[in-house]
Amino acid sequence: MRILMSTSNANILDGKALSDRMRGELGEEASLLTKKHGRAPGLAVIIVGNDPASHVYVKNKKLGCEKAGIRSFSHELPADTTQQHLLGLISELNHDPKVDGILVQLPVPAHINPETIIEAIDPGKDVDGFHPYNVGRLAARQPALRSCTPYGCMKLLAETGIDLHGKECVIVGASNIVGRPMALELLLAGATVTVCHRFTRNLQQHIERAEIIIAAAGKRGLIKGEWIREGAIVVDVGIHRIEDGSLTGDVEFATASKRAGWITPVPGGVGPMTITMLLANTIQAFKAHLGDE
Ligand SMILES: NC(=O)C1=CN([C@@H]2O[C@H](COP(=O)(O)OP(=O)(O)OC[C@H]3O[C@@H](n4cnc5c(N)ncnc54)[C@H](OP(=O)(O)O)[C@@H]3O)[C@@H](O)[C@H]2O)C=CC1
Ligand SMILES: Nc1nc(=O)c2c([nH]1)NC[C@@H]1CN(c3ccc(C(=O)N[C@@H](CCC(=O)O)C(=O)O)cc3)C=[N+]21
Ligand SMILES: [Mg+2]
Repeated sequence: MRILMSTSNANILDGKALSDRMRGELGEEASLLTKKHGRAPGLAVIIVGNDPASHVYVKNKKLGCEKAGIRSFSHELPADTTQQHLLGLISELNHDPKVDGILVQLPVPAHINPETIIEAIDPGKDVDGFHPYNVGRLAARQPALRSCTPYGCMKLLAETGIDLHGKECVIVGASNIVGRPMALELLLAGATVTVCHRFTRNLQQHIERAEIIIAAAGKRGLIKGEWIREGAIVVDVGIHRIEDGSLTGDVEFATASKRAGWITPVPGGVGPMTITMLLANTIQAFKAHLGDE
């Protein structure tokens, strides 16, 4: 029995499928709201510099918007754009009534301070959920606009039907955009949360007792399959482009999927959900701006 279980394959937590379903619903909502209010929800996307990977992400976001009936306004700025110029553009967009959401693609060039930029965005238009106001709202158990990647991970966890109360969750990674807001989401949902980072001693020991693992260290294959507790839920946020051009995550998928109860693939797991939650946040911000809630 034991052997049977340990050789069985995990259920795939399919972010692409959930994403397609949710985007269909969001598109219907956007279309109804557009008829009712005489304008479509609008998302402004700012990209500074010419990092090819960033341009691919931004293209996917714009495509996602179009398909869901959200207007997108793109601002492609040269790598030598000054911080002052960028702040000027954000101020304009903060006051533009056609714009419900503002996203500044990260990373920005080194001469621009990302914290200063994020803080300049009107928190009501901060559809990334990165502004300290929105992070604080989540910390205080009154979420407003929530960070897209952790929010998407919560939607994926809900798909498993599992009750999160009291679950032993281990997050690997403590960045402002993934690990930290993920910890706040899980805490809000009633889980017991451990956050591992660069100074964590014995990562393996933490992983081995986790019922839910969120891998977001940005280190390819950091989480070994043999560490996974039998039946655990594994959500892999990491994205790495490997030698043959394909994508892989922070978890050793082949071995982990033999032990996990559920596991997200890379690609087709968390990535598509991040964009879906951006669309959801833009519609949420639109409704708030129109007083339609
Ligand atoms: N699928 C999606 O939608 C998204 C995917 N990503 C991907 O997720 C990954 C993480 O992104 P992001 O949070 O921005 O990355 P960061 O590099 O900003 O943060 C990584 C975090 O992991 C910690 N860390 C690094 N090495 C280890 C280690 N060996 N053991 C434990 N902790 C470690 C770091 O610790 P410390 O703080 O001490 O430095 C840091 O807290 C990347 O692969 C990125 O490409 C990111 C955003 C969205
Ligand atoms: N202001 C800002 N907001 C972000 O949300 C943001 C950012 N900056 N900077 C970069 C990271 C990364 N990120 C991803 C989004 C979608 C996929 C995604 O759709 N991935 C697909 C694969 C896409 C491909 O084939 O390249 C998948 O995993 O299936 C991945 C990564 C958002 N980020
Ligand atoms: Mg980062």
